[in-house]
Amino acid sequence: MADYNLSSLGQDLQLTSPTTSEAHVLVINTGGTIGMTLHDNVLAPKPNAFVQSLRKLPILHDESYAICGSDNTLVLPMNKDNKRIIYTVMEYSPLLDSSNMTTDDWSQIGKDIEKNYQNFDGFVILHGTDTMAYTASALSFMCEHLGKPIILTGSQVPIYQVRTDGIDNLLGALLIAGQFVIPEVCLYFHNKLYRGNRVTKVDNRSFNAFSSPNLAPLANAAIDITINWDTVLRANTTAKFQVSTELNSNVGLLKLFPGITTATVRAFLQPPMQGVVLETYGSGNAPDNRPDLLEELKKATDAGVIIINCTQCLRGTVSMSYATGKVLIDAGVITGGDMTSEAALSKLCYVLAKKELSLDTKKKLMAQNLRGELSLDFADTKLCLSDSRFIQVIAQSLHISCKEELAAIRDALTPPLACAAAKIGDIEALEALKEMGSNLCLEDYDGRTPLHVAACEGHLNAVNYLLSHGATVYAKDRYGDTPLCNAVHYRHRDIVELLRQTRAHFSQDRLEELGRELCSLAASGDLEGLEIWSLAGADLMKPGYTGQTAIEVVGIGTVVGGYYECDEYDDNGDEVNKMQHVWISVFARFVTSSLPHQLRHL
Ligand SMILES: NC(=O)C[C@H](N)C(=O)O
Repeated sequence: MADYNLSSLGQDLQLTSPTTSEAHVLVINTGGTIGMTLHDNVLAPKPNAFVQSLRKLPILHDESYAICGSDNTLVLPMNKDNKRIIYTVMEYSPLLDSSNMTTDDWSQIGKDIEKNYQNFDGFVILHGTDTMAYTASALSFMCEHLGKPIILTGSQVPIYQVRTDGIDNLLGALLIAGQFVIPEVCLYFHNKLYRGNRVTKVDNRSFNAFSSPNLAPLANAAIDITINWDTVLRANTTAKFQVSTELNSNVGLLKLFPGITTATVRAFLQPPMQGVVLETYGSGNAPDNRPDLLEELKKATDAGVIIINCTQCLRGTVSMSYATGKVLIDAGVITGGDMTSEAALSKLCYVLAKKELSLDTKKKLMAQNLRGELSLDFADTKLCLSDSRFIQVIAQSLHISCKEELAAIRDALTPPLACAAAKIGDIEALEALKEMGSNLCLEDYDGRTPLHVAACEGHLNAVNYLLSHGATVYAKDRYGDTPLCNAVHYRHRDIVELLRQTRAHFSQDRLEELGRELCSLAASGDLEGLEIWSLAGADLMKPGYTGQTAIEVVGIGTVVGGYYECDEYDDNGDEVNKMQHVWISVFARFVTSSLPHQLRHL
């Protein structure tokens, strides 16, 4: 179990140089081969050595770049897009071989992500490969309304050895977590980024240890990193990010084999068992000539045990093509479609822990696609790009015939079209673009997304629509501005409120600037401005470049023995009192929690 103290870390993390080309990633090191050394001829985790060894690797740390922060903060060399990825490593104690992990460790990782969510652009979890697919699956369910990338990685050979795959894996995970807003729990290994709840470990000798048999990778890292944006999930919600760290451990995994005895099945299904993944043959089949065995399954489902049918095959889905499959439905078993056993098991842990839900709702959730872990039937596929008359006409005039070129045209055309629709708050036009299969998160040539534009223009409905259709609040344009910065700048209070609901916040690389802006608003007595910045989550006690806070700049008060005393800085006493009154109300409303005790009573 981790005992890392984050309070010191949280402070230090804000101290990096304020340029718009920095991204901040938190690396949580849970253990695994990547940080192991040989003891008595076997590999075991080596504590307190990982960061020092990263420091010595120029590819993973650029000593010439000045960063402030904790001793565990490092920086990657500048990448092709002139971006610096600054990362802070939090090491768990003890470090674990992932075979030793339990659901408590999943909860701990979830808690640490939640605690630090605001301070980082992305998260990398270093983890052993043996149970990485389970942890990745579990985190994908636990992280509700996720808006930032969480990437698990590790290695097959320790980072301390010459032929390690750890450097490439860590570097790739950091680059993706720091550069792309992929709001999913992913697993990065051997140049591929996978959806975390779709993978399974398939090889313990090759560097290519994982497979995602039923879903193509989300990204490929070759000369360039290519993201398959059509597959990437979107939050599609205005709800706040939260981590559900309660997990139910009364779950099990039962693999059928020819001749399995009824006694084994009965023993397995005894209380306190509440959820079981039944690994069946082929397309979800079990012996239909074994009434004894089917009877045990039926008794358990009648007693409220949720049993999910997952295939033992690596690829394919559970379908009711055979009589041997249908008998399981009759026994109350729920079809698991193309879910991996790892995903189904951790989904049970997550769903069964939701005490407020009825058994029926829990069963329904298990059959539903919650985080992209399950392919639904494709019968109701939406109108796709090739159905769009507009794109077709353009494609014809450009003599475009293949699917890839068509997709490239769509991706080039839709950002400016969507931004234009957002500019006038035209939701119908946004809807039409969405229907064409367009991704409403794509950026224009200045890195601006439709959400930036709608936030600038104050179109609340358009902002709401975009947030409900996959737009990310964490997109940064070429100036480093997020939609929240834009809404604050143009003083659209309602939009700031809506964006804050989704947990949008100022990014770490703007904090220094923020202090300056607050001081200048204070200097000009712009209370409305201060109020909207505060509403957007700005800390009004943040000092500007002179080291003064907004309060000190305006020079209206000092705390003396428990009351607020006004300094006379104006000839007109009334003015000062009025000013003091407004200031007090602003500060009482927005900063009481961070003010000294005496001030809270004003
Ligand atoms: N490659 C690895 O990381 C395997 C190791 N036993 C672990 O899962 O922690």
